[in-house]
This record gives sequence, C-alpha cells and structure tokens, in this order.
Amino acid sequence: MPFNDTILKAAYGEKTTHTPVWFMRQAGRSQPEYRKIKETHSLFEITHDPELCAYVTKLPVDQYNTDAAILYKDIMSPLGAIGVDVEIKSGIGPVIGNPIRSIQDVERLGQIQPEQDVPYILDTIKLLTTEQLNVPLIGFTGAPFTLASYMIEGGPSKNYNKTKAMMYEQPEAWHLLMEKLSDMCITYTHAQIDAGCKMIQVFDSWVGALNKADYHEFIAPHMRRIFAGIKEKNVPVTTFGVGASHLIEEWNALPVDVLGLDWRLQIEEARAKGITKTLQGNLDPAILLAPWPVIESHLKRILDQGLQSDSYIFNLGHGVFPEVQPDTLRRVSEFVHDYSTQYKK
Ligand SMILES: O=C(O)CCc1c2[nH]c(c1CC(=O)O)Cc1[nH]c(c(CC(=O)O)c1CCC(=O)O)Cc1[nH]c(c(CC(=O)O)c1CCC(=O)O)Cc1[nH]c(c(CCC(=O)O)c1CC(=O)O)C2
Repeated sequence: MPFNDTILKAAYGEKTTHTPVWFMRQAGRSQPEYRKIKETHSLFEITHDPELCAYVTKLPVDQYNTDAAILYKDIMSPLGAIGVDVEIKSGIGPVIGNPIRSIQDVERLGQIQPEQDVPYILDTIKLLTTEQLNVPLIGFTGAPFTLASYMIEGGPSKNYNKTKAMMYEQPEAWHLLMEKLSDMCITYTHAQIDAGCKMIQVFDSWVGALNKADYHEFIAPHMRRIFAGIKEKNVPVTTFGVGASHLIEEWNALPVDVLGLDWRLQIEEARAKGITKTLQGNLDPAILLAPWPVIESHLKRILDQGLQSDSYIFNLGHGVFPEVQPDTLRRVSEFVHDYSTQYKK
C-alpha cells in the first residue's frame, strides 16, 4: 500500500480526497489489548520497551484505520532528563517529587540530550517508521506552560495558583523556566523528527487558564520560538489547548500550521473570526458515549463545517475516555472517511 500522507497535506491546506482522522489518546485507554498489558506494565515500562511501545502505538491505526499514529508516551516523559523527579501515580496522574518554586530551582534544571536520555523513544520511532507504519507518526511535546504547571504545582491542579504566582510575582524565574523548557521542546522534537516523525503536536493543554493579555506577554514569545524552531525541520506543527478558544487569534499569529480546538468553539465560529489556518477537532469526547444516531448527527454538523475548506483534520476536542467502546472509534473513523469522500467528489 502506498504511504498515506493525507494528514500532512491537510495540515498545509492542500487538496485531499478525504478528511484525515486521528483521535487524541487513541492508543490505550479503551482498548482491551492495552488494558491487558497495563495489568502487568506501567506507562514507564511500556515506553522503555520499543517493541511493546510500537505495538501499543500501532494498534489504533490498524483497528480504527486512522490517518496518523501518535507515539505512546506522556508529556512528562522527557522531564526526568532535565532533573525533574516525576512519577505517574495511578489514580492521581503525574506527581513531582521536587517542585519548582524559586529561581534557584529553575537554574538547577539541565538540558535534554535525547540520544542519551530517551534512546528508547527514538528506537520506538525508528521501528515504527522504518518497518511498521503506512501513515505519518506524530511526535509530540508538552508546551512550557502546561509542563510548568505540573512542575510548579507538584501534580495536577485545578486553579494553577502557584504557577500563576510565579508568573506574576517572579517574572525573571518564570521567563528563565519558559526558556529552558522551550529549549527542551525544540531539542526533543528535533530528535523525534530525525528519528522519523513526520508531524509534531505541541500540547498546551492547560494554557486556557490564562487570559489573552497574559498569554501575549508571558507565553507567546516562547511559543513563537518553539514553533519556528521545530519548523526548521520542515514538518507541520499543531498547537492544542483545552478551554483556550479565547486564545485562537493569538495562536493564529504564531508560526504554527494547525490549531487544535476543543469542543467549545465551533469550526464555523473559528472561521468567522478570520482563522484560515488548518483546524483540527472537535467532537466533544463525551458524545462518544451516546447512542450512534446522536454521534452521527454531531459528526455531520462538524464535518459540514470542516469540509468548507481542505484545511481540516478530524479529531476529538480532547482525549478519548477509557469507557468508550473501540467499535465506536472504528465507526467514527469510517463515517468521517466515507462522508468526506462523498463530499469531496
Ligand atoms: O490522563 C490520564 O490518563 C490521567 C493521568 C495523567 C497522565 N498524564 C497526564 C495526566 C493528567 C493529569 O493527571 O493531569 C498529563 C497529560 N498527558 C498528556 C497530556 C496532553 C493532553 O492529552 O492534552 C496531559 C495533560 C492534559 C491531560 O491530562 O489531558 C498526553 C498523553 N498522555 C499519554 C499519551 C499517549 C497515549 O495516550 O497514547 C499522551 C499524548 C498523546 C495523545 O493524545 O495520544 C499517556 C498517558 N499518560 C498518563 C496515562 C495513565 C498512565 C497510568 O495510569 O499508568 C497514560 C496512558 C493511558 O491513558 O492509558 C498519565
């Protein structure tokens, strides 16, 4: 079978024969095969075993016929390399043993050397892209704000009080932290691209906690450097955030190719704001728990908007819930492919 590069074309707004589909958190979560592996292996153990990690990454591509694979690992995966003591605790999420609270803590952070620090991630990418995949492999990194929120709070947070306190009260420490994390994002994604990834998503999942003015002052200059840095390797780049619709004009002004929307803003509303870049999204993942006719009506609404231009990639507004039936994901993918193929004829 020829290589399916539909998602890369859509990322650049080129004509495609169908709308490309992938699902955030498509690997793992709801798949019984994955759950079986998780009975005996942690995320850390899976990501350190290239054969197993490649298997987990490829499974949804085979089962759901997605137009891209996304590497199975976490946004926390590279942080150990820069001196962050991070552990993923079941039922809690990422927990940081040495939270960052002062400029001295930031100064102590080192830099990542991917070949030395995360060789298993690069080996998994090589295995997938040279032998196994017929679709692009998406590499990814967490963005500085989202990574910093875990590093400063010490774990998942509802209100990001400590993070915002550092941003407002210790701007020197804040910008140094953003700079160090930006360097890490660039070096880490370059290594993923050199190993074979054809596209990069930057997860700024929690940046919607900031208003537009603060994003512009405290975040945007760093994101500009990151996107420009990644794009030196000539791959398309996506940015994504949850509850971040108010930042869409800020994102649009940055050198990024694809804007990943959650479900709060409709595609046509984004277009009405003058956004011409490729949009990715944005089915509310909760809808996947509804009966099929409900899912189908939402898919039609989203596709009728997305298909107004070639600059569109189908996805969920955030990660798949573990309760979703794998067959539902297979049907969604099939529906998007069929509906868009008919439309584009
Ligand atoms: O979301 C969870 O699974 C709960 C815990 C959690 C994790 N990372 C985290 C969180 C959220 C938080 O606590 O703030 C923190 C985390 N990881 C990630 C993001 C970005 C995002 O989804 O918006 C975030 C922040 C936002 C968010 O939680 O959604 C990214 C991530 N984690 C992961 C993947 C890989 C994958 O799913 O294939 C991916 C990315 C790629 C993708 O979209 O496919 C994997 C992951 N991370 C994690 C787990 C659970 C591991 C375990 O129990 O051993 C797992 C595996 C799984 O879901 O079965 C831990």
